[in-house]
Amino acid sequence: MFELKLLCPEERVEVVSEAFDALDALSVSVEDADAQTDAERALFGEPGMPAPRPGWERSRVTALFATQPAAEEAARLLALQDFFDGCEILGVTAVPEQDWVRLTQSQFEPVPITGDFWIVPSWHEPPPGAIRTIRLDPGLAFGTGTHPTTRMCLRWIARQGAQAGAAGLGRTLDYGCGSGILAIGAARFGAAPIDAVDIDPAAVQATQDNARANGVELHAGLPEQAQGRYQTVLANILATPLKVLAPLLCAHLAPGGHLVLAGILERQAEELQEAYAPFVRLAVADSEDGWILMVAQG
Ligand SMILES: C[S@@+](CC[C@H](N)C(=O)[O-])C[C@H]1O[C@@H](n2cnc3c(N)ncnc32)[C@H](O)[C@@H]1O
Repeated sequence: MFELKLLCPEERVEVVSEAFDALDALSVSVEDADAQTDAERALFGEPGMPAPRPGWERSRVTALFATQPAAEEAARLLALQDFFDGCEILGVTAVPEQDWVRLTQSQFEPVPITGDFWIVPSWHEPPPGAIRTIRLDPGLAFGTGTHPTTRMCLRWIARQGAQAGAAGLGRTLDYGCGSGILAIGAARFGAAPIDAVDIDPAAVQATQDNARANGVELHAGLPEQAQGRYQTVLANILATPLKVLAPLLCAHLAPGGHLVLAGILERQAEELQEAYAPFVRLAVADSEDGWILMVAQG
């Protein structure tokens, strides 16, 4: 494949990008041509100052073409247009062949939660010693195990699951399930039955698909699907929604059950404790990279 690169003033970027579409470019990308130089300008405004103009002063526009003649013909045609005034062709270069699938896959390696509990992409063999695995590929919904908040929840599940033994984690609610990773992880430690809910229909679909791929039985749906009390309530969202959800999540917590909250920064611990104080006593149970896990018993 071949790349045609141009320099464009901000006001020409849209029309040039549309022209590339019309010239059958396979893709078009736009970058700040002054990035990492003294001429680079911030796009955000200072408080009290007028908002800056949208877009960069000068953009580097790159269009991808299947062949060198197609890229050179596009450059020739563009240079003839009135709207090309102020733009400059930087050249056509060959793009080295890459195995894009392999390159993307290499960025997602198996993730250990404990010594024998791993998240493993579908294209990998489970590492030796991985007794329990969650098979999961990156997709549209949050939750591949690369984020500390997800990992802390899974560590708690593994610890609690091991302690609970045959009793397992009991009836479990994964509130804000994303990819369904926590629900599937809980199933590996004996949680049943499991409800996994999310406000995002794409997350509900991802959870259903991932559960099926992992041979896990659960009920995925929108938040109204959460009904009654649960022995384990997991919610990895963010501090603000978690505060708003305090009465609802606590109403779903069975007496003696565990409430497990993540998506909270260290400095937000007290505000979460205050929001949940009318219902339960939250305590910090784990931390990683500035994020904390907070747990309470019903
Ligand atoms: C940080 S992701 C966590 C995904 C997964 N549970 C994990 O631990 O990796 C948060 C998820 O909560 C969902 N969410 C955000 N606000 C919500 C709400 N008020 N009710 C239900 N789900 C919500 C988002 O759509 C998103 O999928």
